[in-house]
Amino acid sequence: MIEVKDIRKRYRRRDVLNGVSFTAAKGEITCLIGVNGAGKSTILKAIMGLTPISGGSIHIDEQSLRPQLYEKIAFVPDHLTMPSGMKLSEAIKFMADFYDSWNNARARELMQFFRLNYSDKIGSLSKGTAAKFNLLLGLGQDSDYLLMDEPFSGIDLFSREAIANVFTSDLIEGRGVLLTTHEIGELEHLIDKAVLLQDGKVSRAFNCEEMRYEEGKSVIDVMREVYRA
Ligand SMILES: Nc1ncnc2c1ncn2[C@@H]1O[C@H](COP(=O)(O)OP(=O)(O)OP(=O)(O)O)[C@@H](O)[C@H]1O
Repeated sequence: MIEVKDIRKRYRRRDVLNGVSFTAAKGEITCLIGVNGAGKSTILKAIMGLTPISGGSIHIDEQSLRPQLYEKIAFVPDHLTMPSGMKLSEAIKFMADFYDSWNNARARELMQFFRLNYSDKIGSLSKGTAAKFNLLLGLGQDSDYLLMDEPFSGIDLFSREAIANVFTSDLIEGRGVLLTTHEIGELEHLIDKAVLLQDGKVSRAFNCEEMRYEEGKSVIDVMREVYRA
């Protein structure tokens, strides 16, 4: 389980996170929801140790963050970070060389699943195709947890559907997924737990199915209550 407890983050005298606490369990898809600038990416970066936090703690499977733990977590940032002149085949080779946890068979499966071409260059990919390849670079790692920053941002309906299919496939099964979004869209029926951020804090965190059965509300209904209040 990823346990984020009371984390705080200050950027240039501005408090962005004011004591954020939530958990993301293995085998579940947890979605961090918040308007632009709410601090979603900052939380993912803090979990990945890419930005220091000003207070609070983060534990993965009850252990505090340290470099070895990152073999357990794959991070899919909101854009592809590979050089534009690299071919997809070269980027895959780079990942295989760099990560002990790289799973070539799964990468091949995903290349087919997303209908990607090994000989294409990173710089020539459309936004949606780049998003699929970015996801492949995360899913290609045999990690227990997968963190994804806005995997659907700016992507057309068909590419979004292809990416959404990954969430219901055995490519995800058993892993803990933590993703961010500012619009829930077709993610609504895929996620297990929603964590709504507001004013640097968690305003609501709930199991989506329980919310539907017990209060008859969808994630969007709760978002309306929180963000329109
Ligand atoms: N390196 C930085 N230096 C200064 N301020 C920053 C830095 N990174 C982020 N911020 C600020 O922190 C706040 C939270 O940013 P963050 O990117 O975490 O939000 P977000 O919820 O992911 O937003 P979006 O939905 O637009 O991606 C924003 O106001 C942003 O301007």
